[in-house]
Order: sequence, then C-alpha cells, then structure tokens
Amino acid sequence: MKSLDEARALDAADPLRTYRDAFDLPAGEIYLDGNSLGALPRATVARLAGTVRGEWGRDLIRSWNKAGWIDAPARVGGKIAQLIGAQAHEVLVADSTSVNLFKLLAAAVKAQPGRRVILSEPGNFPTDLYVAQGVAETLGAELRLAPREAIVEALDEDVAVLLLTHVHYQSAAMFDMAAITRAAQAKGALVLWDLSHSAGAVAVDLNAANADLAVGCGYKYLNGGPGAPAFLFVAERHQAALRSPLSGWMGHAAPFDFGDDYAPGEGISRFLCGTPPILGLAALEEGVDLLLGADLPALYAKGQALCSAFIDVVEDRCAGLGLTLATPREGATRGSHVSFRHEQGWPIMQALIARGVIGDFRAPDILRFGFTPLYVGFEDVWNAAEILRDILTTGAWDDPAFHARAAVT
Ligand SMILES: Cc1ncc(COP(=O)(O)O)c(C=O)c1O
Ligand SMILES: Nc1ccccc1C(=O)C[C@H](N)C(=O)O
Repeated sequence: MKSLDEARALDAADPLRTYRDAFDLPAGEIYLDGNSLGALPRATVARLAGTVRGEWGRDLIRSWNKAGWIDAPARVGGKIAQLIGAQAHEVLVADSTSVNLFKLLAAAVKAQPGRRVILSEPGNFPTDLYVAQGVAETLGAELRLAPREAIVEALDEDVAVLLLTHVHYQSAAMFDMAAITRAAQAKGALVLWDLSHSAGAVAVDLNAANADLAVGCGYKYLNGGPGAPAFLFVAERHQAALRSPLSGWMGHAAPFDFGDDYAPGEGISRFLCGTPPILGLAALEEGVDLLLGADLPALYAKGQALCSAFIDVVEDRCAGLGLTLATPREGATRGSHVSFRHEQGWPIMQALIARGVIGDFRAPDILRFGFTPLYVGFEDVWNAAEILRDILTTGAWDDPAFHARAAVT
C-alpha cells in the first residue's frame, strides 16, 4: 500500500466495510486493540437493556426457563463452535479462560495416570503457565518448558498434555495446529490449544486437526465485552472419560435433584461449575452473532491483508527509525495483530494513544497493533502508520507524561 488514496480505494472495495457501523466506536480514534478488548457492538446495548429490564427486572427467576438462561452456556458455545471448526455439543461457554485452563489441564492429567508432565513453551501467555504450575502443584505433576523449535522433540511418554497458545499474544506467530496435534498424539499426549488470539481472527478447524481440547477468551475478537465469559472445547471422543476438578452443581447430571453426591453431567455439560453469568453471556452472544453473519473467509483474508499492509507501510515510511518487526511476514503463519520492537516502546505507545491510535505495549519492548477486520479499515492502517512516523521523527514520545507507567497495560 503506497498512498492514502490506495488505502481509500481498498476500503471502498471491502465487502465487510458496513460492519464498522455495527460498532459504537469513538469518533476520531483508530482502535487497534481488539485483540485485547473487542469493541462494543451497537446491538449489545439494546440486548443488555432487554436482558436487564425485561428478563431480570420483570420476569425475574422465571427467566431461567422462559428466557433460556439455563441453556445459554451450551447455546452460545454451539455458536462459537461454528467459528472454530467444532461440533455444537463440543463447546461450552463458562468461567474465565484461566479457570477453563485449570479444569481441562487437571482433567487431562488425571485421565492419564502414568503420565505426569504438562509440556508448554517459555513465553506462553503468563496465565497459561501460571495455571499449569498450579495444576502441577495440586496434582503432583510437573511443568516442562521447551522452546517451540524443540517442542516436538520434548514430547515423550511422560507427557500427559501439551499446552500451547495457537497464536502467540506477542509475536502473533501461529502454530500448525494439525501437525503439532499429530506429533503429540503420536507420543500418546493430549493437546490443549489456547485460542484466545485465534477465535474470530483466523480460520480454526479443531475437528479437521483432530484436536483434543481448547479454551479461549470471549472479550477479544468475539467482542463479548470486558471480562466476558470464556469458552472451552472437549472433543466428543474425550467427553465421557474426562472429569472436571471443579465439580460444581451446574456440571452435575441432575442439578435440580439436589442430591448429596456428585455425578458428572452428560457430555460437555460436566465442565460447567457454578451459575452462568447471564449478562456476560447475553453480551457475548451478540458479539458472536455479529461474526457469524459475516463472510468468514473474507474476514480472515481482510485481517491478513490489513496486517500485511501495516507491515509494508511501517517498514517503508518508518525505515531507519528504530523499529524491528516481531511478527511473521507470511500472512498464513500469523494471527491478526502485528508487533514491532522499539527500545522506547512504552513512551511511543503512550504518545500514539494520546494521538488517538489505540494499540498496546507488551514488556519488554513490544508495540502491539491489533487489526480486527470487522471494524478496522485500510485508511486506519495508513493513518496509524503516518502518526507513528510523525511521533518517531519529531521525538514527540520523549515527554515525561509518556514515560509514566500505568497499572494496566
Ligand atoms: C493467550 C491468552 N490466554 C488467556 C488470556 C486471559 O485469560 P483470562 O480471561 O482468564 O484473564 C489471555 C489474555 O488475557 C491470553 O492472551
Ligand atoms: N484481559 C485483560 C485485562 C486487562 C488488560 C489486558 C487484558 C488482556 O486480555 C491482555 C491480552 N490477553 C494480551 O494478549 O495481552
């Protein structure tokens, strides 16, 4: 992409262009952080008002049956299944990604008594590693880390489960899900994929890859809102054997029998724990419905094209200004965000945010830009790169206000 005119022509030809109007985005800003918190769909505002005023306010307790509240985790899970190549009854919305990691890791380790190792890579998203450490401590297992180039060789007969994030949260590098799954299964291990940066961003086909287990966030590309409930996937063939370590009543075979003894529910329902967060589920359903209405192959192609355009324009217009690409160049091997390293990454990102380009910073030196194809366009790409160039060439980032650190990055 060589000019603003070219960017505008690409937007004019974009079949997904009208989706931007489905979001309530602040005027005058370029939002490039949908990989951390997706934008607000306009329909969500009305849906939440209806759920709060009508279902909660008027129908009260009757809404568990009347408004289908009790079925929401399976219903919304079944919709997410369409985005990740799973069958409807293999996906459930529940808890947070961290809690779902705990449930599935513990279930996978417990199901294979002869195997005591959880294998992952250093630099995986922290919660994945922290939860794995907690599971290992709780079950007397061990967390083993191996760099991704050596991950296949690190698989042996001690590994119960391989835990990987499909699209890396910093570099956006994407694993070959089918190949890694095959290699792990050949050694008798299960694989748990964290799809937080994949679902709604890139084509995922869990069933085609013969995947075992997966989890993912609801508040990134699914646009479910801050703290939206997460999802989990358990392949049909594993559902009868795996048991949730969090044996709450909503995962019981007959919660409303109120018996004293736990009996796991049929199928994936056993991975529910407590009462589902209905407001969060309602918001998430709106975000997922919006995605399901879109032409998904076109959506993923646009995400790749936006990222490639940003890489090209930044490398061209910001050449010699201290940025180094930290993301794979090849579109098919990365997710829908782009990272550049710069030794002054933090103040540069604060200066960008002050100019209305909302990305984020990841320690130690990563400037991260998310390109959510439903509401980001090529003109945004061009303008964001131009503002970045201006900040770098003028040195505007070197202001005390931009050096102050915030609690949440
Ligand atoms: C790969 C990955 N896993 C998990 C999470 C978060 O999990 P939780 O929603 O439990 O905070 C994130 C982002 O926060 C993430 O990027
Ligand atoms: N849940 C959050 C709450 C506050 C700030 C960021 C997050 C993120 O989701 C970070 C994201 N997972 C990341 O890839 O960095």
